[in-house]
Amino acid sequence: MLVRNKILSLQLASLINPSSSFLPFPKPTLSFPTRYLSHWTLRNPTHRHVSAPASKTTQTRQISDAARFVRTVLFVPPGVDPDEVTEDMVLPGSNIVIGPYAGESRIKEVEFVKSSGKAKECPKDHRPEFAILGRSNVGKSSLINALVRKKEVALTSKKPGKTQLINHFLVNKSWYIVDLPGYGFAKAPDAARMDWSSFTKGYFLNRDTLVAVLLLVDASVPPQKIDLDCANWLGRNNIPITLVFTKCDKMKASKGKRPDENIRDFQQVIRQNYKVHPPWIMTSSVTGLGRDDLLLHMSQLRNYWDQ
Ligand SMILES: Nc1nc2c(ncn2[C@@H]2O[C@H](COP(=O)(O)OP(=O)(O)OP(=O)(O)O)[C@@H](O)[C@H]2O)c(=O)[nH]1
Ligand SMILES: [Mg+2]
Repeated sequence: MLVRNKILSLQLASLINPSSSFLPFPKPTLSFPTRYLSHWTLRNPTHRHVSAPASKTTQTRQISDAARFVRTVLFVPPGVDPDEVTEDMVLPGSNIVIGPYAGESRIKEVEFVKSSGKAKECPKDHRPEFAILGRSNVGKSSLINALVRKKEVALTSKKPGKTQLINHFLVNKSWYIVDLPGYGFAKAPDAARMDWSSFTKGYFLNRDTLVAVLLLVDASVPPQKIDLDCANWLGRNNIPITLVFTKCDKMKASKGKRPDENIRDFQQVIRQNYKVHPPWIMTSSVTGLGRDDLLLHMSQLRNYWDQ
């Protein structure tokens, strides 16, 4: 639980971006909305209150309005003074500030370790892990393949419901990527449906080595209730998330909105439940957009967890 709390405090700052014209959000101004004044927590009275990570200097003086704003719209990691955040510290296509814990992020080797039917059966070697979660067909397996740059590591399929077990992949012999079954099998055959609530929820609630959940959200479609419900459930259960928007290459909006518009709509709904938004990043497994940046972000979460 200690570990979980430590990582939670890592997530205290974020939302709505900032810094580049590529991004769907305007630059923050120094006049900030008062609703952003509290720490990262769901707008739910039962949610445990968590304090923001503070450097020595910020502990001993009142933080400035600008710093407070930076804390609430950006993901400001430990070791970074919100007063000293500059534009070049924010990863492109994201709200993530890179701090001193970011380090070696290259994937040199990856091996499939095992598939588990229950949380109890997962590897017990206490290495840190990132779970890849999202709606069926959102691109979980494709993202894993893109991260590790191997087509065959995680199976991809046009058929929803392909991944039905908890799959552990060991990276650089030191940390895990975990491919999980998708939720929301709207088009899946009955045989592919499963009780996601008892199966995957058990994993989240019992896995002490979970550094963060990468919650994948398809940016090529409008916000889906099931994704918002999932983000809220994870938040209520103090499980740190990074929102990874997938399929951002689908920029041609023949029908509906563009990915950047869908992302903005998603964030607007999320903001109604989170006082401060979780870290988020735009990706594409087709073009490689966001790949290296996401790995760098994962390295800073992992290194902080490891220390
Ligand atoms: N254009 C585009 N297509 C993608 C991207 N990522 C995944 N896809 C496609 O989306 C489909 C589903 O991808 P998967 O990676 O198998 O999805 P999944 O989330 O692992 O699916 P389940 O295991 O069934 O839950 C495949 O046809 C992929 O080629 C992306 O970034 N861009
Ligand atoms: Mg899959």
